[in-house]
Amino acid sequence: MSATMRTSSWADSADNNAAIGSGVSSNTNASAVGRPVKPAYVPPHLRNRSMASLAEPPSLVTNNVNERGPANWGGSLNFKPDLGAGRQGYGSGGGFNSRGGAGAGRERGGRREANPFENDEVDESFSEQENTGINFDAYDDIPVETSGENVPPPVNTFAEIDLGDALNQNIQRCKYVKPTPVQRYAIPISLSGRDLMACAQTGSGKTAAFCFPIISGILREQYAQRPRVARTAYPLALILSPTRELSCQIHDEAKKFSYQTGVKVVVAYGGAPITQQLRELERGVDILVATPGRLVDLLERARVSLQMIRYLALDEADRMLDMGFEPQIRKIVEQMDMPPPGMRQTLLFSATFPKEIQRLASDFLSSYVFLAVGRVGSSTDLIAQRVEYVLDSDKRSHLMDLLHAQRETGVNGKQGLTLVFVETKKGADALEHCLCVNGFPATCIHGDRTQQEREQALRSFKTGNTPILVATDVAARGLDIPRVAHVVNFDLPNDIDDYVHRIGRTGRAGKMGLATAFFNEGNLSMAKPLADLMQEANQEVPAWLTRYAARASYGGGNRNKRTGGARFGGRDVRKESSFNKGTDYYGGTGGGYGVPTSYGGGYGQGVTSAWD
Ligand SMILES: Nc1ncnc2c1ncn2[C@@H]1O[C@H](COP(=O)(O)OP(=O)(O)OP(=O)(O)O)[C@@H](O)[C@H]1O
Repeated sequence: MSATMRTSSWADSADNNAAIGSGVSSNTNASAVGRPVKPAYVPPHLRNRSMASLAEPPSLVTNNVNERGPANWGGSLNFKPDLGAGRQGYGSGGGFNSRGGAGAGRERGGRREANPFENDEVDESFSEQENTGINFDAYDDIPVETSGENVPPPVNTFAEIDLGDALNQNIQRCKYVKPTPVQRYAIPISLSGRDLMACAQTGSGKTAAFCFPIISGILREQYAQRPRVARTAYPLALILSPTRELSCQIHDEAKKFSYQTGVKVVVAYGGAPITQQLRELERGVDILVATPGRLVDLLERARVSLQMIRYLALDEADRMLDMGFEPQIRKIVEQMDMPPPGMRQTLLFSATFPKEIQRLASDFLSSYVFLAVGRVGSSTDLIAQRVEYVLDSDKRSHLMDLLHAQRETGVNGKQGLTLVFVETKKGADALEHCLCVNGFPATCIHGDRTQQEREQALRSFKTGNTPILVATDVAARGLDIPRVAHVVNFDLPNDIDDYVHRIGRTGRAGKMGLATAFFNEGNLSMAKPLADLMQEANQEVPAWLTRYAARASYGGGNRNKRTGGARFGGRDVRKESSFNKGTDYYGGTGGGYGVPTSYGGGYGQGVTSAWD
């Protein structure tokens, strides 16, 4: 019996409230002017009139930063290294530890724990899009595949999982009514102690999917007294992410989920003063959220030890294991004092997982479950994708035409936020400047800006003070900004996975979004993967793009080449006969990519597949 699960898509039936029409034709020559000097941009309806009426960009405002209180760890007891097969089933171990003795809401020294829900922004004009507005009834239709030994079954509600009262209360405070598809599967798998490699579409709730089991596990388990070495912190869980902003976001989320549980979450990332982070670590830490560079620094200074790590989560795991980060990750995971696979639980999450990265990742895992929710590496159907042929020389005026049209279609005088991706840091600065002088309030984020500038830019964007953010790929992954209604790929990336993550900044948590890409001859290598991806997501592919796709060279070794090219962007690499020195992990059941195969057996058998 195949364990294929198919019901109606949460994407399909999500409300259509945020769909935006640019109302701009793809006429690439509109307002094109010769270099080197371009006249100031004039929106279509004001052309031939004075510029005096164009809006000034509003000034930036600074936001309050949440005060972070001291630690509340009064941890004790025995460390259980027997993860995996020998580990007790969840729910049978009984009871949650009460932690620290400081009492809910209090931290050591009697200080009240800051309420992380206090500053939750409620924007009336967008309230219908908030968490409660998500149509969860359609969730069941999403294709899901699990593979590995004895995969625990999914749940349908949070009530079916014993996460503990305190965590359940925080789930309610977050207004999460039902688990998202990735949470339905990933949480029971993680709670059973299994290692996990999970792929699920952007904006589908992966953060909670790895945070809930970690927090719940820390609350439930009894741990050995952590070593008392002056000025060295011994976290129980480590969550690594590739960017500073994403680490901060995960930290903020984890603080909400662990509010009044006594579980202490600390963040460490580069570009910010290390002294404050050291002070926080000295006050105690259960869950450390970090970027790799800053963590290596802390490890080398012996201010953090990984000896007690029980849970390791890599968010954006494929990015963390690609060429840029792999050496640092190997150092952290394999060359310091972290317990090896099998002695810790390892959770890898991303929306994309290229085969070669899956192979690397298997070094960090022990008898893991592979979980694919939705089409792996695909974009979600919630995002309306458009591609327009725009010459480089026309890109600025074309972008401003789009932005202008968007202004006209704002809801209650408010428009959604627009995120514009460019290739280079210089390009980001230049485009931001150009937009500002032309009356479009914009800010920018890239690696050459100071951390303070980056954080201020993000705040200003989130609050809508500057509703346009020009960004390099530093903002491509993970950032969850609810009101992003439009992502523009001003410069297309060279890798289709990067495109998937970039456009995934809109169309999140069941909301609709729009993504527009500017394509020209410089993007030939993207023609085929882009056309394939759009087709897969039921988007209209322009005839001219199909022609480019047919022409484009699409040779071997190209990361953009998606094996099989059919419905799913990738699957458990262990199913490939080349894995494990030519041994077919699943006994040669065949069924290549894109060919749905029933692997036989429901839960509890060697392989479960929820495909159809
Ligand atoms: N069960 C739930 N019910 C309602 N909203 C949820 C639920 N789980 C998560 N969310 C919300 O969905 C949004 C997206 O979640 P999250 O940032 O974890 O997505 P993600 O899958 O990690 O995306 P990405 O791949 O871009 O990193 C967040 O605003 C989060 O608060």
